[in-house]
Amino acid sequence: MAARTARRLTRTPAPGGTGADAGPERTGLVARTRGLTKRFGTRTVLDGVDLDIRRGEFVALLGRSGSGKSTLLRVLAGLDGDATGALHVGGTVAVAFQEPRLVPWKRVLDNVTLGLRDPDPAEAAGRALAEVGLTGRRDAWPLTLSGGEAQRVSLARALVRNPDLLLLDEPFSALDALTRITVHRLVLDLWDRHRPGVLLVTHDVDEALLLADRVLVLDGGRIAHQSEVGLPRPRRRDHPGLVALHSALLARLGVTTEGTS
Ligand SMILES: Nc1ncnc2c1ncn2[C@@H]1O[C@H](COP(=O)(O)OP(=O)(O)OP(=O)(O)O)[C@@H](O)[C@H]1O
Repeated sequence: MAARTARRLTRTPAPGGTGADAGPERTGLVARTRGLTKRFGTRTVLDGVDLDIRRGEFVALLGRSGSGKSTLLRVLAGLDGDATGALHVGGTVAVAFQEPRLVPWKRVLDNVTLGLRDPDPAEAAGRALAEVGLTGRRDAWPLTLSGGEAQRVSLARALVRNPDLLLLDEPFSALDALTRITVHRLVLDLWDRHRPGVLLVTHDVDEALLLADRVLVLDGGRIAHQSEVGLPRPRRRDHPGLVALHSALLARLGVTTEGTS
């Protein structure tokens, strides 16, 4: 498991321990942070975040706008090294963002193989595109894709790296409602087949509850709350257990639903 932090790095115990002292690999963790802190100038955005994500676990991260969700994801992705505390990430990490970030002058297949170290990148990319249902669009230019197709290419690009940790930064928020349902199903299906640890940043409490095993709320620079969603998938929004969790999470986010319907 690689340790990434810039200053004042502390490391979790080396692999090989037991019980509470066990190293991350021994406990199936793909990411662990302890006391992760990130400042922008004098402003502390992350203030001692302790987070564990296990292989095969789907975690959603909620929080008010500006609470630091994307910042945390960027630090985990290694895109922002200027944080302090301890960070251990095991294996390969892949990220998909709200906007698909495809290279417009490269065809779909070449976008998926971009930077890929694989003996046969085209073959691996072809398989990933088949998994997201886009075999027929492999030679298309990004600008000719619909929003949903572009986001599926972005997922294929993440998937082809066979990630141990998949970081999703609001990848569904720009999609229309129907496409979003389709892409939700696709992501659950891909997750079920490949079993990476997933961290999904979202504003959408419903989305978090439909997809995740565990829903976290980031507030005041820390994980202020977490709910386990112990319900089988596919889940229905109107399941009484989800309705109760939904209200509890909205309350944690400072939203009252009284007087609305
Ligand atoms: N590069 C930067 N320089 C200065 N401040 C930044 C930078 N990036 C983020 N911030 C600040 O850090 C805070 C957290 O930003 P972040 O994007 O992580 O929040 P978020 O919870 O993802 O927000 P949203 O839900 O609105 O996307 C915000 O106040 C933001 O203005």
